[in-house]
Amino acid sequence: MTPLTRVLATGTFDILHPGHLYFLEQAKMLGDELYIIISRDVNVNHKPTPIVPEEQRLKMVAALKPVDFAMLGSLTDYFEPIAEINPDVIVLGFDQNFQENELENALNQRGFFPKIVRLQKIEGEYYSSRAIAAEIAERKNK
Ligand SMILES: Cc1cc2nc3c(=O)[nH]c(=O)nc-3n(C[C@H](O)[C@H](O)[C@H](O)COP(=O)(O)O)c2cc1C
Ligand SMILES: Nc1ncnc2c1ncn2[C@@H]1O[C@H](COP(=O)(O)OP(=O)(O)OP(=O)(O)O)[C@@H](O)[C@H]1O
Repeated sequence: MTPLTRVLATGTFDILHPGHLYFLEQAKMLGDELYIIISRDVNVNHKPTPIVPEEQRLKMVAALKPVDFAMLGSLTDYFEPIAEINPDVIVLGFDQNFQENELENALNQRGFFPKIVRLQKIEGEYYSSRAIAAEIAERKNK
């Protein structure tokens, strides 16, 4: 029997939109099982703190069709969930701030050899959590 290909995607997934769905659908097409690591609230330092708490972000992402398994990430060690999942493929979103070669080297040093795949962006009105939040704030002031 051929082993199943495990794909891992990560992200904050604060306010869900069709860009997230497209990201997850692209990821799922690269293998058989799609695993998701949800960023912990305290680790989201590259943009405003998520509006939706981590447990709720996890619940919503876990319910999406392409997703087979979703879990909260580690608070301290990003390689801990990777050891648990042991992915064959790790996807990076179009704007995820990781260099493919740096991530690959860091993984290789720890004994993990997944393929790293950078995914595409889909354009659409408010296909961004921050754009939705900004529009809500804007309308409140009108
Ligand atoms: C391979 C990998 C593993 C990650 N593991 C964790 C983790 O265990 N805990 C966590 O809080 N964030 C983790 N992250 C970070 C994010 O989930 C997320 O990709 C990053 O914060 C960028 O978020 P964005 O979706 O806002 O672009 C990981 C990212 C990558 C690429
Ligand atoms: N329009 C989109 N097209 C393709 N992928 C997307 C799109 N929007 C988000 N993603 C991907 O979904 C993953 C999780 O996204 P994230 O939680 O950062 O949402 P976001 O809408 O990009 O947030 P923000 O607007 O705060 O930057 C990331 O890897 C990101 O690249």
